[in-house]
Amino acid sequence: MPDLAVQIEPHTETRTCWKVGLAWFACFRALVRFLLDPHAGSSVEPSAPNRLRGQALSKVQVLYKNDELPGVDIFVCTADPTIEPPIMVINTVLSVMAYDYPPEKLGVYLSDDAGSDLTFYALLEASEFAKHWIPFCKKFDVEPRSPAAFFRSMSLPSFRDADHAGMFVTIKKLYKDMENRIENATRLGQVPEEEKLKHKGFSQWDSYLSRRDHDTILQILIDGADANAKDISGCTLPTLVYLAREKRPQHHHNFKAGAMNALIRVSSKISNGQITLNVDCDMYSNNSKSIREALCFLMDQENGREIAFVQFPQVFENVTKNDLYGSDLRYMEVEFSGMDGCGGPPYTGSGCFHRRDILGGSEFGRENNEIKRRESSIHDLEEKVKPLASCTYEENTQWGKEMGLKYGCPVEDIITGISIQTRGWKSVFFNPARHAFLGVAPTTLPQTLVQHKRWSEGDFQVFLSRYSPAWYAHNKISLGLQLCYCCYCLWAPNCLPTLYYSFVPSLYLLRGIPLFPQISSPWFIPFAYVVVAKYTYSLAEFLWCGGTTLGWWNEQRIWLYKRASSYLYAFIDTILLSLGFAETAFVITAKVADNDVSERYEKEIMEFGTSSPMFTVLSVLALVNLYCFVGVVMKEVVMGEGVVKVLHTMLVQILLCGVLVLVNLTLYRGLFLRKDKGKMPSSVAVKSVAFALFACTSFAFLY
Ligand SMILES: O=c1ccn([C@@H]2O[C@H](COP(=O)(O)OP(=O)(O)O[C@H]3O[C@H](CO)[C@@H](O)[C@H](O)[C@H]3O)[C@@H](O)[C@H]2O)c(=O)[nH]1
Ligand SMILES: [Mn+2]
Repeated sequence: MPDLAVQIEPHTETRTCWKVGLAWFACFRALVRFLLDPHAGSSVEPSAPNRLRGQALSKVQVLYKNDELPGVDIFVCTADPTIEPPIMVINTVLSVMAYDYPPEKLGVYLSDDAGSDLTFYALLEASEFAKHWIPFCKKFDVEPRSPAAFFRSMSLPSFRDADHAGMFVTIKKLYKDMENRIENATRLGQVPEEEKLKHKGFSQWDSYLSRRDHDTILQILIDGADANAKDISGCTLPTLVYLAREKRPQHHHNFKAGAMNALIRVSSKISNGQITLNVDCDMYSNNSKSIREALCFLMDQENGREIAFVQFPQVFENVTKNDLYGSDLRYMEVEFSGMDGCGGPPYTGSGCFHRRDILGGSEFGRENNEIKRRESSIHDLEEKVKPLASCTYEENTQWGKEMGLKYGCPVEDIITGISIQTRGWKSVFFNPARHAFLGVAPTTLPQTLVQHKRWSEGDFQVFLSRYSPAWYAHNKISLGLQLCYCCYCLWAPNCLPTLYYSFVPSLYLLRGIPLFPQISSPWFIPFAYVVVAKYTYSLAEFLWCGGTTLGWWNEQRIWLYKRASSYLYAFIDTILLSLGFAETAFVITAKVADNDVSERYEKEIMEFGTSSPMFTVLSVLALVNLYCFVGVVMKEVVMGEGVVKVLHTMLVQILLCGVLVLVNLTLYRGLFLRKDKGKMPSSVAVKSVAFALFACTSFAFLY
């Protein structure tokens, strides 16, 4: 078995030409394969570094016995008990505790950036429930292993035998009782006093002032190395740890990156698994075999030593049929498979397996493989480990710079991933037929736009950072991969051409000034070609990936909205940030919604609701195009020179303006026709009507 604890540096010599060629070829091949087989990306033997796939799977199962498998530490992050409800968090925790993997090799760590005793209470309940749940899962081969998801999927249960049926009823009752207790506490906003008396861990909240001001709270709820930590069938339980790192108002906590770095250090002293897995608290494990699958790459005897991380795609469970907000990230399936062929996909946070050595830096990686801690009691161990999660621990160290996840960027994952790849490591994108993780996508337009603002802002910062894929990465990663990264990293400045094309041609149309070649001109052909080819390809790709035509249309709308608002704000904020006028922020995406919001989401009715300034931009854009379109129809067609002449000279502009009007029908409805709570607020309507009128009249008459 390869000794994974030793820092393995793969070939870092500069890439020779043929390697670049090969990478390009691989990328091209991935594309061709994809064209030939729409599900190339989702089968077990797909495109790229893929000699590994399939054959490797059997290797781990055959070659490595359980006691030879590496330790795996799983990091679950949560940050707010209101928008990330404790019951959801522990379902994710339970799903990863129940992996089909030797439990003595598993450590599960929950980082709670809210330092909430409600989340702690829920985890405490989960640690008891796990004693029943894990043996149940293993005995009956349960999938998925998130209890909530499993019971949802078993609405019409079928059983093997009476024993199975009986156990099912018992375990369901246990779960429902636990769920009630947790949800009651969450509703009340506090843990019942009698529950608090039952566990000494709650005393750690005595000195708690607020979520931004408290000591480190660390509790080893299950110690896997303790002979008494057994489930009801007598098997060992995985280690389970609750951590709320120290927070002080005067210390920046660096969001998820800070949480992950604290987890890396704390876990290194408790279970010190050689492999780490990070999941967001909403991304439960949907496949109990995923660890073994990821290890097929990392432990592959031929190529495994080059691989730093294995990224699974982010798939969302709550996406509706026509995916109103384009949440499905379909591009991941195609584009990440292509990047896989160019050296590996980016690290995109949740659903990524890493070698600990690479994340933790050598100091923390090399230290020890074996858990050597039996000399001290659990309490002593906790006290010894706590300082690693303190605010001051990282002062004057390389943490957040050369060690761990990088700070200062709202997409800590992308920047950390590219820095790993520029050191010569490869990564793997693995998209098995059964999804490894399922999460929750935003259910309203404002949330979608805010999430994309964070992503595009972060990506643009990566572009401008010292790890820029354009400059720094040159000659360190393949050219193909460099270009792929740039596509994402330049999302934010993409707002400029988008805004230009959605305002200027329409305003000129109103004035009767053509901006594009006439139909009869040979220069019309390239424009027509680009438009037809691009949209035909994009529709075909969308349908191949399992989308619907209406879904594709919805994606065009959200494409426009993201570029005209999220990316614009991200672009401005990045510039302000680099001039020192702004601070990095991380707005956490809500994972729950009110009943009527959820109902509209199910019915695919667009949810506006708040008076976000982003909406003013979008409404002005929609209204300007409506005025221009109506204006040109009235002026030229009804009263003026007639349809044929106008179409001949200004077809492209009319089409562009017309499509913008069509794509915005949903928004006009939200502005003027809807009465429900999810409509566009009247203040936005008034403001945008005034702005749009002003823009059109001043352009039409004054300019
Ligand atoms: O101060 C913070 C803020 C966030 N989180 C956690 O970070 C995760 C991701 O946050 P979320 O609001 O769900 O953001 P998303 O945009 O859905 O997350 C995607 O994008 C992030 C980078 O922006 C990655 O870190 C995530 O893994 C990836 O799923 C969640 O589990 C949060 O609890 C923290 O632990 N501390
Ligand atoms: Mn999320």
